[in-house]
Amino acid sequence: MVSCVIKGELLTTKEAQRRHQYYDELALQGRFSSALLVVREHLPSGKACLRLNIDATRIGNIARFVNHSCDGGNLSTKLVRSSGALFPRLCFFASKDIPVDEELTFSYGEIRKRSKGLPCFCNSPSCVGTLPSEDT
Ligand SMILES: C[S@@+](CC[C@H](N)C(=O)[O-])C[C@H]1O[C@@H](n2cnc3c(N)ncnc32)[C@H](O)[C@@H]1O
Repeated sequence: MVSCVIKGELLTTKEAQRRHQYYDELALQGRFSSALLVVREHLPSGKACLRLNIDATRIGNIARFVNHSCDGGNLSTKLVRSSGALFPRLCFFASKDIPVDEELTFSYGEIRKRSKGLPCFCNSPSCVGTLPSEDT
């Protein structure tokens, strides 16, 4: 079973929005790969109750290299709480048996609000052509 904590800078939402815009501009110019993740936790009612903005673009760990796959990939994410910790940690777990040498991937999310999103190259049969993104 793969398990790995996603590490990065914890940002305010305002700073995450600023960086999102900046990273998108750089990405559209080509050859820039950001790793800014917005994690939302929802109540059973569907209402969002927690938002974490984790930016592993400049400071992070190996988890920042996991790419997106439109078919959901072979990893799932879970928020893990430890006693005494202020925030939960986002962890990867294997969602199936993963053969040696298979790329590790997960779904960055379902939201595709921008008409001109970045192109997706996941090559899965269910690929929709653009990476998940949103105006956060
Ligand atoms: C968390 S990083 C993943 C690691 C990144 N590929 C790298 O080499 O640094 C996220 C960035 O990788 C790229 N990326 C991830 N999955 C992709 C996909 N399926 N198609 C195209 N680009 C992808 C995008 O630039 C995205 O902003």
